[in-house]
Amino acid sequence: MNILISKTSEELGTLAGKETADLIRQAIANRGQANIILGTGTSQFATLAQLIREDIDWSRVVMFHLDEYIGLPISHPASFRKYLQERFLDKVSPLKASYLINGEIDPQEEIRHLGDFIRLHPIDVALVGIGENGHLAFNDPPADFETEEPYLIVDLDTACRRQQFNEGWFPSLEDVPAQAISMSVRQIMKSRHIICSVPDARKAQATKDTLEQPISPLFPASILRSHPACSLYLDESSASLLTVESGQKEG
Ligand SMILES: N[C@@H]1[C@@H](O)[C@H](O)[C@@H](COP(=O)(O)O)O[C@@H]1O
Repeated sequence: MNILISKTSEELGTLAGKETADLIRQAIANRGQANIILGTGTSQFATLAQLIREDIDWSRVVMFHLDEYIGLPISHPASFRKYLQERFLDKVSPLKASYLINGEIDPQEEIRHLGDFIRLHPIDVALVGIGENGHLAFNDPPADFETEEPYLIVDLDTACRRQQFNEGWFPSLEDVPAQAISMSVRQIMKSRHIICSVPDARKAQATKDTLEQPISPLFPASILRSHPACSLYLDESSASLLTVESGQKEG
């Protein structure tokens, strides 16, 4: 794992977005196409803002979507489909294909349908974040590290739902959906490269757990340490609780 600590969340996003763009251009140069996974949330604001500024032939890019609430309409401010539509798809030229998760239809049907497509698309680069509770996508602890299914229907724990409420996406905790469709941990780990953006002091404990606790379903993002090509982008706030050793870990 390559750990990069920036001074600010803007700098973090600029660096993460640039590395992502380089990896996308490399995949297009090598194979004529890049398959990517995009995450959402506050953590991806600056990374996506940089990515949409990059010179990329988007007609050669296929996009998959990391996670979405079940039952939330696309018109809701917290909809991750709306987020990716407005912050990414509307800002770049048309992609070869984009597979947004629709949480408004039968979730079993939707995960089967999306699973069939992603199995045909080896992923070049995945953009992910880490939740305050250490989750990866919507795989709250204890996360399923074993299933081979690409997408799962998951229950959201209270810590996860409280984070979404505290971030201002919902008017009350009760309004945060109790279930979501999430890409599985194994599917994320199959990506050739993973770019993990984790800004903010709110993530300091989760960042410390990710790097310093044993790799275990209790700390879902800790599994990123076993990925052969994962870059973890931190800012000084999210890195503030790290021991010197873990903040400098490489490889
Ligand atoms: N489920 C999403 C993830 O895709 C995201 O990476 C993570 C971090 O959240 P945020 O970026 O809003 O802090 O949790 C969100 O709720």
